[in-house]
Amino acid sequence: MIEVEALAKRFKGPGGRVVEAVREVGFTARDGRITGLIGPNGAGKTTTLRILCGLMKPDAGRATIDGLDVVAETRAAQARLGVLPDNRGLYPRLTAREHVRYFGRLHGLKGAELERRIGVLAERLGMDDVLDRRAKGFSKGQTLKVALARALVHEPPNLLLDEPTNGLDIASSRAMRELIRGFRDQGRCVVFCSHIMSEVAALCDHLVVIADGRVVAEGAVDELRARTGLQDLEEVFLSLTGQSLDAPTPPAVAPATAAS
Ligand SMILES: Nc1ncnc2c1ncn2[C@@H]1O[C@H](COP(=O)(O)OP(=O)(O)OP(=O)(O)O)[C@@H](O)[C@H]1O
Repeated sequence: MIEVEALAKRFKGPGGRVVEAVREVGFTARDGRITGLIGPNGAGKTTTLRILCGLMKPDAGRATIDGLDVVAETRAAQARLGVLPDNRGLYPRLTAREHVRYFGRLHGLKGAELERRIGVLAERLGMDDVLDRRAKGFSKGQTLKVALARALVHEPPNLLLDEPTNGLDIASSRAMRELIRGFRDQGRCVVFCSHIMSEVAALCDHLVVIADGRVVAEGAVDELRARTGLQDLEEVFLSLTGQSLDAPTPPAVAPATAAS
């Protein structure tokens, strides 16, 4: 379970300007549930995820992974967390196998048990064909599979998945959604970020909507529909985040000038 309380984080922006990336974010992501963290660009989602991963300290507030404080007990909290970051972050010179092995070792795995886990993940994720290829030149799908295997190698009970279908084709996106449901059905706590509302509606049991560094709404998809009186989740999202429901008018097209 992931618990976040009154998190805040500021950055110094260009010219010394202070950016309040996260002002007050609090939510609980329970086990056996897919929690969607959604919000417009710049809302503070990635900053929140970075704090949960132990990559960044909050200025205020607290976050725990299975009760372990991400600041005071970073290593122990990280041991219970698997992270698929938005930039995927593969090293071009390492093979897929070396990536997964390296992360396994960071988590204290070794020997036959580590190799067995790599084999199981390669088979489950369908990456046998790239296992011993260097990551340079991998397609988006291949990159994603390696990044996911790396996140799963230590069998973490909590998962943070940032845009897990970004760049995938239709069949691979479907397979990924099935995989994510499988994680939930195994009782894991899954936190999922996406800008694709159809995917959010199809996957998430619970939504946390962030705008301008604050949680502006929280609940099941149907609860948020009922609260806004809107059916379409894109419209629900725009309404909750205070964005316009009207499509912008396209600029007028200049009439073709007659040839002189
Ligand atoms: N290291 C940093 N230095 C300065 N400003 C930052 C830094 N990281 C994030 N920000 C700012 O904090 C705000 C929140 O950014 P964040 O990346 O958390 O948003 P997000 O919700 O993940 O957005 P997106 O959906 O576009 O990925 C933005 O205004 C961003 O420019």
